[in-house]
Amino acid sequence: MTPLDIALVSPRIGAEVRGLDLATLDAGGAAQLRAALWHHRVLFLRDQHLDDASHEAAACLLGEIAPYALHGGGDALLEMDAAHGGKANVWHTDSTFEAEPPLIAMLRAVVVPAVGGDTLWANTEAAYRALPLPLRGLADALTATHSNAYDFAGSRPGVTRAAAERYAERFTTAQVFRTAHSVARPHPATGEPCLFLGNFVTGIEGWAATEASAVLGALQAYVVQPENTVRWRWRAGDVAIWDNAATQHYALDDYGEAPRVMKRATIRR
Ligand SMILES: O=C(O)CCC(=O)C(=O)O
Ligand SMILES: [Fe+2]
Repeated sequence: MTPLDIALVSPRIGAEVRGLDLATLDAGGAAQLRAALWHHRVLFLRDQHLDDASHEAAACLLGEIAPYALHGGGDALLEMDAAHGGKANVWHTDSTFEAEPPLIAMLRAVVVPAVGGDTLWANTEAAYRALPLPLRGLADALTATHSNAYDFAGSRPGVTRAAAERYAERFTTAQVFRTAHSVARPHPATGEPCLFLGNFVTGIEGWAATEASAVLGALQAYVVQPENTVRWRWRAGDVAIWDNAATQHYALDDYGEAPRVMKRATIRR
């Protein structure tokens, strides 16, 4: 099998895979992508122009599809439409409120603004390794609580109440999850400890809210250090595949009312 043609996008996280057509992906190619993912944490593929069927088929080859938990287990693909509150401009790991959060996500750009609307990813495994030893010991000892009762839209400035309510309804009414995960969580595929935090964290087990928020903020600062991130300038048709166990991401909201539509498949394991 020919090796993947991979070019780093930034030194610590992110690589572009060239010359691969996801519409004709096979099991061997999917295994190569998974292996590359545990190294680079997010892979970018230009000009794929998948439709829903080919997106879902490629995701199925990467692993076991996880229908979005908050949609009652229906659709394999989640649409994120900026016009309907689908703006994820907070640092988060997807669905950490689930007992087994998805391991991989595969996002395709359907409509993107002419300028703006980039997405950032941060390497939470590198962030763990960068912690000074005393902080690492603290992370090793802590368990964080996660819940979807906290919604994206409601927490952002400049979002109309109606848009926030629409989004909150979609996001929280299906079921409220409350889950606890180790702050230093072993990666399900590689075993490496990763800082497992993000916007769905509601606190630290056994700690008061104010103390928890100070410590969580100190740990999160290592995650989002600029050197620890990569930024992708989308073109319609691009696909990003990320290791959801070892990354956080943030979709920039800097494009006003311009349309932006993304679709995501999530893979449980
Ligand atoms: O819109 C984006 O770029 C990312 C949205 C997001 O958070 C996701 O698809 O999980
Ligand atoms: Fe996300």
